[in-house]
Amino acid sequence: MIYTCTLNPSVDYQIETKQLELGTLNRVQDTAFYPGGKGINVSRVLKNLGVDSTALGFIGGFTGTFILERLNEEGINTDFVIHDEPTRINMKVKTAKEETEVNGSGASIPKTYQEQLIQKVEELTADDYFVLSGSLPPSISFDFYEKLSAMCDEKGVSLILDIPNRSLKDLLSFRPFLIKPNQAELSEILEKEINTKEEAIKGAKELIQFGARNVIVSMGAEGAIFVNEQFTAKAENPTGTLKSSVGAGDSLVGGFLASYNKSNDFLEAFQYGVASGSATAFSNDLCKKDAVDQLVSQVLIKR
Ligand SMILES: Nc1ncnc2c1ncn2[C@@H]1O[C@H](COP(=O)(O)OP(=O)(O)OP(=O)(O)O)[C@@H](O)[C@H]1O
Ligand SMILES: O=P(O)(O)OC[C@@]1(O)O[C@H](CO)[C@@H](O)[C@@H]1O
Repeated sequence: MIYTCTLNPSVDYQIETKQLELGTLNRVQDTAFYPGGKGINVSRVLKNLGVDSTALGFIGGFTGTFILERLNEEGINTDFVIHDEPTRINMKVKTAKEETEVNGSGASIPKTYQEQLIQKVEELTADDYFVLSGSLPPSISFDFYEKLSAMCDEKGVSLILDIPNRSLKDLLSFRPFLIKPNQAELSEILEKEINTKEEAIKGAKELIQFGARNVIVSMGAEGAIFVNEQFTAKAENPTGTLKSSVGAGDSLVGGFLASYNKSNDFLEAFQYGVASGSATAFSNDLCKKDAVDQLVSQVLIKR
């Protein structure tokens, strides 16, 4: 079974407006609410691609109820720890020119609830994948990532890490099956500029030396690279019209896992993951299977 874990979920409030001007009243053209947070997005993408998963993490309040109801409607298994404070709301503003995001910091999670999540992860076995994605809420420290990663390592659970944290390097000794920093995150982790695919490949190889088993660096409109001990590959995106890139990285992870689960083939999974990322960038919500299947042959992979 694939488990996703979102420690800091969100309701994503997506706004489309002609322009966004600070210090004045802006009226919007279009709005939508989505259950958000990186692990939750991975579960939603997996479901869209026909693969079941269970979404774990913390949710609470009226926003938590919204997330739970939407995931239930979509037929996604959930096993959240439910707390009292409302889950945060993240604003995603799209104008004709650019995308702007305003993410909340997150709810406060008491220690007893943190312990309840640990108990759920205790149940995982070596047949499972555990996708630990997204930021930490303010009341939880980096040790929590360490604790969950160590548990996966001990039990032989395949750990996938997509955390926007410069200390990701400190988790690589737990031998994650896959990590997926984006270009900016890779720069931060390695404390050097990453501008090209060649530089990203070099950087990813350093992360393999630290213990990561497979590394994908997502590079937005420029595509992505894949590195493991056996080979490296570059991917170019298919062409299309950008609608909203929110969740494109999570879609890459979801698409990769959906394909790898069936084929055990890294290159095929990488190609399908990139097609999923692009299909999300070309739609308002997360990618749907038809769109991914249409794009996959247009993703150019070079080993
Ligand atoms: N403008 C775009 N056109 C085509 N494909 C895109 C575009 N933006 C993203 N993608 C695809 O989606 C993948 C992931 O995107 P990106 O690198 O922006 O992830 P991210 O920064 O982790 O995003 P998020 O945090 O919103 O999930 C890219 O590697 C690419 O394949
Ligand atoms: O604040 P974090 O946890 O880093 O990211 C949260 C978030 O921006 O990531 C997802 C897209 O990847 C959105 O659904 C969500 O709002």
